[in-house]
Amino acid sequence: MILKTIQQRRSIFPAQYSKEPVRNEQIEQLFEAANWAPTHRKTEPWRFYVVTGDRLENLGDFLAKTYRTTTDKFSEFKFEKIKAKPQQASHVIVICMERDPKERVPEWEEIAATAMAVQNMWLMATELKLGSYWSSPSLVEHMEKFLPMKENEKCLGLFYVGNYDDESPRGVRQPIENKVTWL
Ligand SMILES: Cc1cc2nc3c(=O)[nH]c(=O)nc-3n(C[C@H](O)[C@H](O)[C@H](O)COP(=O)(O)O)c2cc1C
Repeated sequence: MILKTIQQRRSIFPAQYSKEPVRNEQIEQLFEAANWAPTHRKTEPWRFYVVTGDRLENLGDFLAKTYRTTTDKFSEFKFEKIKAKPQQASHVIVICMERDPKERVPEWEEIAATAMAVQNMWLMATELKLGSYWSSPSLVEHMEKFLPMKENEKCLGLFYVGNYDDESPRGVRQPIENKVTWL
């Protein structure tokens, strides 16, 4: 049942992943799911860059260096944490949105469609019993220095993926009744 998968989907963080790499075919399954997100005027704005293997160390170095040069409150502890994190994952999928060149829909709709693509990936990861989560540090504003991004692309975060051997932790939500008004 889809509701069960939706309820079991959790943010599982890189420190919780096992060392076993995720197979690239599984990552491709995530993308297949992502690609079926709804999209106004069929702009299909989601773009993904896959970082894995040796490149994970490069990503950690880049993020840590960017942190050092952009923060006004430097902490050595945080620097080391940022640097080490990508290598705790099997794959890091950089989430980008490519703006329709003709701007036929508002930007928020392109971001919404990309977020729906990410939700599809996240649900697929849940079914495949992979750990994953969407991380959105402000550092991603600088990703064009790390990736061959186009000018009309915007980075919306990093989707960390790894094998996770434990049960999905229980989630917590406020009751839906508090958020719905029937007229
Ligand atoms: C757009 C978006 C950005 C997020 N960015 C972060 C983040 O930067 N750091 C973080 O710890 N979690 C981040 N999360 C994950 C949320 O913290 C998480 O979804 C929330 O705590 C609910 O937990 P659950 O995903 O296990 O249900 C993000 C989630 C979304 C949808």
